[in-house]
Amino acid sequence: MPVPQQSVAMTSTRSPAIEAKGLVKEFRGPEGAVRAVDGLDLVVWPGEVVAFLGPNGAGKTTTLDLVLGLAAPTSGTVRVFGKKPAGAIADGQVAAALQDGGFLRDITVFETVELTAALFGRTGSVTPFLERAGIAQIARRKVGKCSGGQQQRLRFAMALVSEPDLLLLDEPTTGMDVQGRRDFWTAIRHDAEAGRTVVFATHYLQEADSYADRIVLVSHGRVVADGTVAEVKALAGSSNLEDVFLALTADRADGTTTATTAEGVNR
Ligand SMILES: Nc1ncnc2c1ncn2[C@@H]1O[C@H](COP(=O)(O)OP(=O)(O)OP(=O)(O)O)[C@@H](O)[C@H]1O
Repeated sequence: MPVPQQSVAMTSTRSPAIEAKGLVKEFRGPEGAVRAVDGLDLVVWPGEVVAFLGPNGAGKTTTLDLVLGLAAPTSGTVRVFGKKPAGAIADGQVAAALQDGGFLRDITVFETVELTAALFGRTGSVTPFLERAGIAQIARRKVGKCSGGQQQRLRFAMALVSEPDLLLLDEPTTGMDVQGRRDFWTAIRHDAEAGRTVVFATHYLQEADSYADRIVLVSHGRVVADGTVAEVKALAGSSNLEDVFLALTADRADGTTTATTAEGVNR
């Protein structure tokens, strides 16, 4: 679910959109402590479109949760436009479309987006947001009757409604068909050109290759490569992002990953 907020205008700021320093998040469970995020450093500047990549369990979702203030760090700090996450959210600068965002299944697509707009204090028609997300034609359909890809588009529309400065997207195109993905990325690039910052976690490397200004590759809760697509490819000496991904996230016998010492591209 997008994070409730008040402001609808994009604001400009000199602060980084995201600044994480030494971010650590540990979970305690029956198998002992799990260090999901392990000293992560990251700076994202306004207007960047950043792909957040990494194997299953690398810590991508946990990091996004920390940026949104949905979880508190065990140690380290995270600032969003120079503020604590809760402050940036209260100021209406952040929205998110998360994997596990719940829906009210018995109301329509249109009502869902209208309800979201009302939560954000927005007035006016929500139809443009439905159109941008490619779901205007199913506006009267009950959410519970929507396919997985249609629900993904609905999550996107709900995040767009608040006109955030920073949009965080966790695997946003999972389940979308080819046209849906293309529409989605057209909308994202359009927003980025208008100054919006977008950070998206994905397993679709082709999308990172085609649409991201920058790739941040994480493994075991740490950034193992950070740079433009070309820089990250050069680091692993391959033009194939899948090969690069596998090379940079391969586990070594000492439990680290291949690129942890590759300072050349790590920012
Ligand atoms: N609430 C929790 N309690 C215990 N462990 C957790 C919790 N949330 C996440 N983890 C663990 O933290 C690690 C990182 O999980 P996270 O969901 O951030 O990874 P991810 O990179 O988003 O993975 P995926 O690509 O599979 O979505 C995993 O080992 C996961 O099992």
